[in-house]
Amino acid sequence: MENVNKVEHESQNSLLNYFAILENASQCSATPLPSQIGETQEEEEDSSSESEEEMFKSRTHTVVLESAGDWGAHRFKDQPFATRKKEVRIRNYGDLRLTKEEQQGVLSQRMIACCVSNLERVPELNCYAYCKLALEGKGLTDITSIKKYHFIQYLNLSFNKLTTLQPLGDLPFLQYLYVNHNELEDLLDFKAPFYLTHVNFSYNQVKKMRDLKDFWSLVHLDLSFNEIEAIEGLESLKFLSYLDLSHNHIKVVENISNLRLQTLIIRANMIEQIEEGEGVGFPTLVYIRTINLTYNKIDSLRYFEACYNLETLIVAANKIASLMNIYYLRKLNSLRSLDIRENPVCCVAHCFSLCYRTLPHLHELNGDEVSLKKRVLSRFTQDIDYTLRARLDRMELLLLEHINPPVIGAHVVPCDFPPPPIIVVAGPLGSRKKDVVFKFVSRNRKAVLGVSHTTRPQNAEEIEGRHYYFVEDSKFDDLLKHGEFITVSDSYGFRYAISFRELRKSTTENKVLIFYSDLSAALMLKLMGLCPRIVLALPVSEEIHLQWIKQTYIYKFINRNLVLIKNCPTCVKEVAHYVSSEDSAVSSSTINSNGTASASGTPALSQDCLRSVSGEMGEGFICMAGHDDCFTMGDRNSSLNKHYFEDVSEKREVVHRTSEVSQCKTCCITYTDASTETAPYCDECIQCDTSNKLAAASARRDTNKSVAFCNSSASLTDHHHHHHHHEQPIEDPEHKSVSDSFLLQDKTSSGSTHLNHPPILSVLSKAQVHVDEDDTEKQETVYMTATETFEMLQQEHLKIFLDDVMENRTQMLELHMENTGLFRDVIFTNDVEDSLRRLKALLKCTVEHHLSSSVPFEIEKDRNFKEVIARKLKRINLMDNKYSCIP
Ligand SMILES: Nc1ncnc2c1ncn2[C@@H]1O[C@H](COP(=O)(O)OP(=O)(O)OP(=O)(O)O)[C@@H](O)[C@H]1O
Repeated sequence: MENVNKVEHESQNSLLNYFAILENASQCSATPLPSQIGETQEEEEDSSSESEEEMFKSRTHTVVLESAGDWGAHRFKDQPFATRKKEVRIRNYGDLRLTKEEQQGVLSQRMIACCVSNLERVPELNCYAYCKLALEGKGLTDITSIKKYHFIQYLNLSFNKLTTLQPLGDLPFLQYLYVNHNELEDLLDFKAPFYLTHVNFSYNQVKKMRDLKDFWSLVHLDLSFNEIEAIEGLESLKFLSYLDLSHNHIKVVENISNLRLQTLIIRANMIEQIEEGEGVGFPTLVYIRTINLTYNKIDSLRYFEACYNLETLIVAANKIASLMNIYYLRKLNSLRSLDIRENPVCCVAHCFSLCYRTLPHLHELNGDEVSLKKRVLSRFTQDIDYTLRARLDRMELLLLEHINPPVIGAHVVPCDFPPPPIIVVAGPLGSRKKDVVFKFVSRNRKAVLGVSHTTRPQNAEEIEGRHYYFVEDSKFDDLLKHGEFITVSDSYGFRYAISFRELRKSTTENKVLIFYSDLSAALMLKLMGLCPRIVLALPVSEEIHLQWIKQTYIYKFINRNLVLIKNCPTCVKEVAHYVSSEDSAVSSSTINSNGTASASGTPALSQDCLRSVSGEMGEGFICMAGHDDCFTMGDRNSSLNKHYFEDVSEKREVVHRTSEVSQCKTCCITYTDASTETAPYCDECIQCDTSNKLAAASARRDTNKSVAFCNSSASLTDHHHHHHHHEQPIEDPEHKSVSDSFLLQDKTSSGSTHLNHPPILSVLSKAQVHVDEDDTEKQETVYMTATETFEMLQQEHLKIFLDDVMENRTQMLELHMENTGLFRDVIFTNDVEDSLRRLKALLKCTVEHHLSSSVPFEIEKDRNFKEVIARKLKRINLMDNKYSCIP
């Protein structure tokens, strides 16, 4: 007991009581090791055993000596102060019976004695001292007694109840400080040690960061799980390389410029904004390798655009929505890992393939390895649909605009005249944009019409050189080969192009060029750097649009399906048979190529017939039997044909059924008056306004010995909206904007549209009906047969066509909704006056803008010109060329 008191007394008085005393360190011989400081109660209990002093001497001295290290040697270890060797203690903390005071959180020397380790030699004093003190989870509230442990370098006070760290001001050698999970409100509120490098201050209650200039030596600072609202006070921490501010209330990333940070973690805050500008923000963190901003509200990756050394970027669960953001990372050649999970951008189609393509150095995307296979596949994105293609184009345009100031670059087609001001009125087929544009040009002197080239045939009302330049396919190819065209695109089976020559129009006349085209041409102009102002033109509703298209294109469907019938028993029989069955579309009884009747399945013409029509006969004919000059499509003696000749009753029946029927030459309605010659029009049509107009078209068809089919227009209109044909006068019986090949292409293969009768369709739609004039009975059979069949086919074809146009319309509108600024304006062509007004406003703004910015184009002053030309010349060894000495 006396001994203990003496020790306590000495330990309080001597400043060196924390030294480990060695027997040969004579100047400190009176001072015990901290671990020697015994415990009173235990002492009493253990009084029978050997004295503590003896125990210490016998058990530990040599071991302690052996494990003593050099002062500060740990600094160079990966895990400083990691205790690998078994620590030698006289008392373990668990063996202590805590006094009341100790239980209330007051740190006592004997507690310290149980928790110190890492004995090291203090150079100046030629004695030994413990450098590590681990007091985690001891419920401490008062650590005043720590003051005496002057040489502590590593201090762990985590999981206690501390509210202040004042006593640590007396530990000048403190280097590692762990005070996480306490109740501290003040950040580092003690006199700064010489060289504090690591601080874990997480899970405390810090609201405000104070100026840490005295703690200049900090390298690693963890302030996560506090209540910090703003980043501040870090300016002087020039050695800070790790900063964790996760789970605080920070809104703006600021005041971190020019630090030597390598890792910055600010997870789960409320960050919406990151400081940017000259000399501030992320680009000034030239050593940064890892940034983690998971669970925040940032919506752009532009902040990281210039973090060239960045290796890992984690921005999961933010608000990054646009694919454009991926491009901001394209120059980060060190970026190996990117995590953009739980951002809206991940739902955008092709986001990942864009990452693979744009970020060639990426090894890991959203936690998954980026394999070579993924990269290769990303280059072959097949079947990109129209909307998506347009979106990608749009994105590319934006990107190009963003990264390329308007100078000569690889993507710009060389022109030796300044880019003209252009307005493109783009719209889906049949939107009557042409009408609006023509009216507009006639009323505005400042606008000049741009005329496109096309391979489509000229319509009756069209003028060469005004509506289009109508050229043959071969001529079009020729012009294309000679590089005359700036845009080329396909539309419904024909090709359209805008020529360079057309562009010059505006420069010579000093006017704004106005084109009408589809969207692809407009986008192409944009891509070429011509900056056209694109206007979307369409009728206000789908109903109107459908009505217009039907009015314009219905004859296309009527005229197209004319079939020449000549002396072929097989075909007539089959067609007749096909239509005479009750539900021909689904379960008609058909005759197969082997001549036997099949009771169900898809109706089909015989293989012979198909082959003849589509191949051998060239144009394609369906022939009737009974004449010597019959085209032999099948062998007349074949079982099929024999079957036909034998089965007269069936033939009669068909003839009989149709012989009472006649049809109006105008509206094609079938009526039961046999005298078609004398009365070519039905009663209705005779009075009808449109009859005269239509008579011409009808006559034209008749001269071809063709057949117009019964009730076609009426049934076609019924297809969508049950209007009577008279409500929709057929406007242009020969509108040619849609090619036959487009209409006839087998859309079933694309999977989008399904036809019920593909075989018949492919036969009949290629053929022409010609009637053997002598054989009226057969003639009528065929009329009727073909009439009904075609009606069905027309409906299907029309449906496909209408669906296609409507889809195109929807896509354009979607594009408009999703890409603000793609279209300068939208005009509804059914309101012509309003459309004209809007175009006029745009014209005015275009003229003004062009006047203000029309600096004469001096190619040689272009800042990239010299470099580009020089590089090209160098490649072809022509450095002596005159361009090489451009000033
Ligand atoms: N220069 C061009 N480049 C690409 N496509 C074009 C061009 N000019 C016209 N087109 C497209 O070709 C298709 C046929 O045009 P056309 O003028 O023959 O008929 P339309 O669309 O019915 O006319 P409107 O819209 O005036 O009713 C349209 O889809 C149109 O957008």
